[in-house]
Amino acid sequence: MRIGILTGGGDCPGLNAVIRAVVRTAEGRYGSTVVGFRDGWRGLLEDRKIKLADDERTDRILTRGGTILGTARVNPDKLRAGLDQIRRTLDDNGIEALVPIGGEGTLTAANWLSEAGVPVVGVPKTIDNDIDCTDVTFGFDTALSVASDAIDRLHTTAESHQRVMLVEVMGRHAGWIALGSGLATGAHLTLVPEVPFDVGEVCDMIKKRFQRGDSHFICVVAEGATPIPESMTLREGGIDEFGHKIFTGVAQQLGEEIARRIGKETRTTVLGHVQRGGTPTPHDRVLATRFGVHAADAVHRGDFGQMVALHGTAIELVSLADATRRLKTVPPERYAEAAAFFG
Ligand SMILES: Nc1ncnc2c1ncn2[C@@H]1O[C@H](COP(=O)(O)OP(=O)(O)OP(=O)(O)O)[C@@H](O)[C@H]1O
Ligand SMILES: O=P(O)(O)OC[C@H]1O[C@](O)(CO)[C@@H](O)[C@@H]1O
Ligand SMILES: [Mg+2]
Repeated sequence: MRIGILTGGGDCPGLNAVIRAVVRTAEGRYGSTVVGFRDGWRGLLEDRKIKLADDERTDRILTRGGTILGTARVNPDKLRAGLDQIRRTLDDNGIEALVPIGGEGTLTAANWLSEAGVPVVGVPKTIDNDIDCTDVTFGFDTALSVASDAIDRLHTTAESHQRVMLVEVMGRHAGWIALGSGLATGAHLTLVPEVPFDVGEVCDMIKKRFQRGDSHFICVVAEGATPIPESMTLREGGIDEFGHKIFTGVAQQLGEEIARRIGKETRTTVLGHVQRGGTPTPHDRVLATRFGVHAADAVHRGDFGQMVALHGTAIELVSLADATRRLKTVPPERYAEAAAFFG
């Protein structure tokens, strides 16, 4: 059979490992052919593709970050308006099944296509780890490791200067990277999108720590964290053409507010896309590879409308409809564990 594959949304370490595993399993185990569509859904709308083969070139992408197919965002309304074009591209290329690899947006689109009758098996990716119905997504371990390494380094310089350091990590709707890297590095406070913060309480915590004679304060801030409305107002950034909120730098603004209120010297580091770039950790290579093998197997069994997911140590299938119903955010009990180390 001929299988189409694409990567959508932000890139993520491990995407190439999935592509390699799908190609190798489909070709080696079933004698199938895999066609890669370029730049996410845009490649399907514009019929831009490359034929992938189980050769040395594909074999060597296992450790490479990013995606050899390219990725892009397309306004959801434009994508939905292009259903006929997508069907034409699939027909013209003889594609009998599609494997979209992406975050909640890409998988929502995959579910919509599946409901429209396109045979689809989804693969969840995201450094944010916010996709429901899977224990974890690949990319998260790499991002956690990059963020933790950076925060370890900030501890020593903050200590030397007795400074308050704020580190902004990714996490638009969910604070998994912040929570994990805060715990892993012994941060003195972690702020996540799920729990609005009170600037007064943050300032009191910092003051108490320095009054006790401690030398520095590290605060990990997820990019999507917000203050409770009565405590501080963040600058508005509006919405981008794809419907995503444009952030204006919560850590920098909080740092300025702390300096103004309690006169402590603050410095802010925004880790940004460095968390998403580069080679995936061994953990992410293994998970991405296993997802790819199971996605190819599911396609050949005809298990469509499903997404591969990690449950414990097993890779299983869950329906795309279930997986995209809600985001997996940090539950209060997990935040409470981290809070034991605040202050
Ligand atoms: N509700 C929707 N209906 C149809 N298509 C959608 C929908 N939401 C998203 N998409 C499509 O999926 C693409 C990718 O979504 P999005 O930009 O949210 O990235 P993602 O896959 O969620 O990855 P990331 O983790 O980087 O956000 C969008 O650009 C759009 O084309
Ligand atoms: O800058 P971009 O590519 O639009 O994406 C940024 C977003 O993508 C993510 O990394 C998820 O992939 C978010 O954490 C972040 O807000
Ligand atoms: Mg998204």
